[in-house]
Amino acid sequence: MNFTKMHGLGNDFVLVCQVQAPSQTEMSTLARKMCDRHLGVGADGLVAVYPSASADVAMRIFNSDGTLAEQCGNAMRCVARYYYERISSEKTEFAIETKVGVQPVWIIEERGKVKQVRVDMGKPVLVPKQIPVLAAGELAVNKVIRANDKTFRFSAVSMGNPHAVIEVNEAEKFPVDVWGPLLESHEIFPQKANIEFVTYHSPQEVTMRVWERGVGQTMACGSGACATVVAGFLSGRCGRKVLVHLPGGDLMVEWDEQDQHVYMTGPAEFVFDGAWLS
Ligand SMILES: N[C@H](CCC[C@H](N)C(=O)O)C(=O)O
Repeated sequence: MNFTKMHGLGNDFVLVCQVQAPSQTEMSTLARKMCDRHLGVGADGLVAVYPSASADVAMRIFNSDGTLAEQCGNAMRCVARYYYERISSEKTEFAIETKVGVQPVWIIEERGKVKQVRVDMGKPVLVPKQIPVLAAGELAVNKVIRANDKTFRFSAVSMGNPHAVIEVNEAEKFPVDVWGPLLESHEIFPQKANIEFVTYHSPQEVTMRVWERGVGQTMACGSGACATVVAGFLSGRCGRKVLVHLPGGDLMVEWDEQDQHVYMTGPAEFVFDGAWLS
């Protein structure tokens, strides 16, 4: 089986192109095998790309632990570039069907080469029960969570997948590998959660590290960057258009006031093509 390795700011994926929607069981097993960084190709996730009845192309994202995720911003940009360069370059604006809906994407070229991809990540989900998070009130903003006798304040947002955004003093130095796994599986997150540790520098700039549900610490998280801006705006810590600094690079995120959609813009890179022999 042929595959293509791609990444979005170091959040890396194996893309497999299929003729129809994949079997979740098969893809879950394949994800664990192919994502293994010693016995497989090595990646944060496996992405199935296949024809769609409701959009130009469909994708499903499986974390490296085999779990199916609802949304993946960095993989969306990779699928968009893959579709544009390997399947059809007729349009620079098209749509990708994901588990949570049909999402428009825009290819941004400079001197005839794909430079960035813009993705409509949809409206954030803020109602605690729908995120889901066990929290009282209409919004899960500035809530308290305790782990190993340490208390954190967090805001929970879903971009289709659940996120908990935690403000810390120096995100660059925060021990993500210590607190990430404890918080990812905390009982107040019935479906677990992606955990973002953030430092807001100004209304237009934030630094973010992430412990991803079903993966671990990654170099970038697109949906997490979107959740970080939404949570920051709701808690008065940033504006609606924010440059998000991640270990793997920068994303521009905007929570549009008119349509309430979150737009994310960033790069997507091809790394290599391969043949899976296992
Ligand atoms: N681990 C995530 C899926 C990948 C999200 C991330 N890679 C992104 O770019 O949005 C989850 O289980 O919700």
